[in-house]
This record gives sequence, C-alpha cells and structure tokens, in this order.
Amino acid sequence: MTTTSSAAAPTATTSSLHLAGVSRWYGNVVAVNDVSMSLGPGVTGLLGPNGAGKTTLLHMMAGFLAPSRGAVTLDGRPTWRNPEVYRRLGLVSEREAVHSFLTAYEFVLATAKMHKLPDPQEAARRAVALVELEGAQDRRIGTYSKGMRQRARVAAALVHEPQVLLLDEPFNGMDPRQRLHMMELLHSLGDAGRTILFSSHILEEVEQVSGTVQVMVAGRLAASGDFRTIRRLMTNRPHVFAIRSTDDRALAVALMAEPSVSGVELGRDGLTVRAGDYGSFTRALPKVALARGVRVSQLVPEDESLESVFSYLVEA
Ligand SMILES: Nc1ncnc2c1ncn2[C@@H]1O[C@H](COP(=O)(O)OP(=O)(O)OP(=O)(O)O)[C@@H](O)[C@H]1O
Repeated sequence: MTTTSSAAAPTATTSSLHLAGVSRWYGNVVAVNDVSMSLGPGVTGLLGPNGAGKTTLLHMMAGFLAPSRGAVTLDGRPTWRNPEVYRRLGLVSEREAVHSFLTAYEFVLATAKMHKLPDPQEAARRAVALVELEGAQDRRIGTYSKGMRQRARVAAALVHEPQVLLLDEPFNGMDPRQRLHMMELLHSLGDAGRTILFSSHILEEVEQVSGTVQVMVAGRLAASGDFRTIRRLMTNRPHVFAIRSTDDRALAVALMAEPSVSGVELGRDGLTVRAGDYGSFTRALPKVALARGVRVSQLVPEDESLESVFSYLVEA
C-alpha cells in the first residue's frame, strides 16, 4: 500500500472550527446540549455511543443544520447557510446514498461540477488518486466493496480540496484491511495540515487514528483532549466484578478489609465486588486470595457497556 504524495503535500493555509455554546433540539429531544470546542489542523476523533448527538453536531459544523442556540464558525464566519464555508469544508455523511450506477470517476466528477471547479476533470482525477481508487475508477460503484464505496465518498468530499473534512462513522462496516487503508488516508490528510474530524462509537478505533478526542454522551461534551488522559479516566473509574472461588465467604470477608474495595455482596452464584478502580483491585485480589488459601475460578468485570463507561465520564 502506498501513500500518495498529493495527500502528504502541505496545504497553503489551515482552518479552525469553533463551536460556542451550541445546542440543537428536535421538539422535546435535546440532541446536542451546550457544546463548545475548537478544532484545528490534524485528526480529531468524535467519540460517543449511538444517539449521543454526533451526527447532529457534524451536520451543524458543516452548515447543513442550524443550531437552536449558539454558533458554529469556520475561521470566524458562521457555517450555517454560508456558501463560502461549503467551498472550504467537506462532509462524508453516514446516511448519504452513493449512486451505484455511476463509476467512481463519474460520481466525483459530478461533485466537482456542482462546485463549479475550473477544471472538474482534473480535480476528479486528483481526488480519485488521493483515495487510491484509480484502478477501479471506471467500474460502477455498485460493484465496489463497502470500503471502496466509502473511499469514493471521501474522494467526492475532497474534490474541491477543502481545509476541513468531517466524516460520520467512516469505518462502519469495513474489514480490517479497509479500515487500515482509511486510517492511513486520514493520517496523511491530517499531516498535510487539514482539519479532520471523524465520528465513531468504538474506543479502539479512535485510539488508533488520533491522539486528540472529543467525547460526547447524551448530547453533552463529556471530555476532550489527549486520548491517553481520557483513557486513564475511564480505567480509573469504579468497576463492578463478578467473582467465583473455592470459598466465596472467606474471600468476601477478606476483601471487605481491602482499601480498594468499596462493597461486597455474597450471592448464591458467587461474589459481586465493587472496586474503587480497576488497577489496584486486580493487583490486590490474587494476594488476598493467596493469603486465605482461596482459589479464584472466575473474575469478570460487569457493566462494561460503552454507555456505562461514557456515563462515568459525564458524572466525573
Ligand atoms: N431529525 C430528527 N428528528 C428528531 N430527533 C432526532 C432527529 N435527528 C436526531 N434526532 C435525535 O437526536 C439524538 C441524537 O441523534 P444523532 O443521530 O445526532 O446521534 P449520533 O451520536 O449520531 O447517533 P448514531 O450514531 O446512532 O447516529 C437522538 O436521540 C436522535 O433520536
């Protein structure tokens, strides 16, 4: 796999997006609640469980949807209904259909014409090359794999060489190889000075692509900044474990004296232990068990859904 030189070439100017107290509601549903953030060059992940408001936020950033309150600006200008902004921004939407009867080249060319670019053919060729689809550009999109189709959409979003690229769940449905390819593409676009924001509900996905992350939960910005710091916050949160052992009662008594343990429940099927944080408890447990001559046969963290991990961040 090669990285195209055009993707790595530094772009002349850079752009930054600012959100100031942005909210959006649909009737009684508050989809986005008072979100403020700034995005500059490089790749940022927008992480959050389904329904967190990521799509709504991206659409407001792109100027396709009006905020109910607050403002989204690109280099100081509001994005909502601003044709100047559309020329400098690209959106790869999750729900948008791709015309399967067109070839990738035709599809990207149509977008280039829509933008009224001076040389749409050349722009389409360049965008198709950027996503490495030249080999398949004359085949109908209907014959493409999911990953190729997604790259065709990225090419269309990039055809006018925008400074800002927003992608809604770009890795959805991709196999590992396609995923890697897309990650490399985002990296090279970010390295070239573009402002890239992609949404995802998968922690590991964001971890692999970007060091900077914005976390959304239930419409609110729950955390933002360096991925490692946020990851640490998540693993340091309280955990609940289901434990089975050769002597649950003896283990329960011993664990109650452990500083890392905040609660123990003895049930018919073993113990439920509430621990202050993951690391200290999982280090302490083997020592406690060994000292009492108890053998642990099962240690399962409970309540590990993404929603619960994210909810903790909101409460923190
Ligand atoms: N057009 C709409 N009308 C009414 N409610 C909406 C509309 N669009 C979104 N919502 C609601 O707003 C909330 C946020 O939705 P949004 O699609 O922005 O979240 P998301 O994080 O992108 O989730 P997903 O990944 O599932 O699309 C949800 O409760 C959703 O049902």
